[in-house]
Amino acid sequence: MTGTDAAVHIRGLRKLYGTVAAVDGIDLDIAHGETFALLGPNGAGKSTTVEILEGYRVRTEGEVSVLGVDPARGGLDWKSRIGIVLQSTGETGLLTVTEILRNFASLYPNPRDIDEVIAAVGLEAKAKTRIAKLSGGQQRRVDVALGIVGRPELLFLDEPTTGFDPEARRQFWQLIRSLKADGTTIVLTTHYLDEAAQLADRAGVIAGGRLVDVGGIHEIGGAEARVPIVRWVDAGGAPREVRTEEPGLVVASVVAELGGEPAGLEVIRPTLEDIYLQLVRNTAPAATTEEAFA
Ligand SMILES: Nc1ncnc2c1ncn2[C@@H]1O[C@H](COP(=O)(O)OP(=O)(O)OP(=O)(O)O)[C@@H](O)[C@H]1O
Repeated sequence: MTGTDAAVHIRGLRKLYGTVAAVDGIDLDIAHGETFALLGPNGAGKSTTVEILEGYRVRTEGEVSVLGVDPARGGLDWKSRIGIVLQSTGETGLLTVTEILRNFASLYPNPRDIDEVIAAVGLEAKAKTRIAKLSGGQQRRVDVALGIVGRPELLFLDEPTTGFDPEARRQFWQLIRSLKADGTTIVLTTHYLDEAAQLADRAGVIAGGRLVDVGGIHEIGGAEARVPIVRWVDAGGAPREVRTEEPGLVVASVVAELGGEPAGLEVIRPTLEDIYLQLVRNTAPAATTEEAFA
């Protein structure tokens, strides 16, 4: 993928705050139509990177192109092709859900139908309610609705489901899948690794301002990190653990050896969260690692 055919193209990106490098040399391409998850502990540099891509923050160094345009020079035309769901929008809430969406929609050349957007985020029953009267999770759904009403080609989602109940998260995932099916490119930052595993095609892990791994969502961290683990307690009462590609065979041999059901038997397939934690522990500088597990 080259800079010209990528939806997002980043080379040598750095952002300094004083002498501190919040982003310290990132290279990344995101293809059109791809859903890309940016993962990393608190303070790793995710929001800084995304805000540079959105044109909200000025970079110190490097080359950045978003939908073929340098975000530092993106005009209204470019902005109308992008949807943004920030960590918190800070809408004060005198308007109703329908009113605020109508206002936002009027800013875009080809907006989505407002009623469809309200239905997509599951707020039909609250369409005429003022934002201030909505629960935190419902307000978050309004943020998501505002991000998609302009029919963006590229959607940035910064921790979109914080405050959602489990049912709302699943509804939101369905919405993202339908946006993806329509060809929308999505850049997602999230601390919910199950969310990244559900939605993303690829992921990048940022720690200490650097991209420490990038790859397919089912490949990141390498094959070794995904080898299943069999755990049981042996005849002497000692815990045992084997990493194996053939957990069934290991279980069968343990059963044969013990002459019956092994105590404490578990077969564990490392989740994206396990793999992510291992990656961040192995690569982050001490301060960032502490922050990650504080
Ligand atoms: N305006 C600022 N001035 C100075 N330092 C900043 C500023 N914004 C962010 N930083 C620092 O840059 C680093 C990266 O912050 P950033 O917000 O990009 O992290 P993040 O990965 O998005 O974290 P989180 O998961 O908590 O949202 C942090 O050390 C943070 O303290």
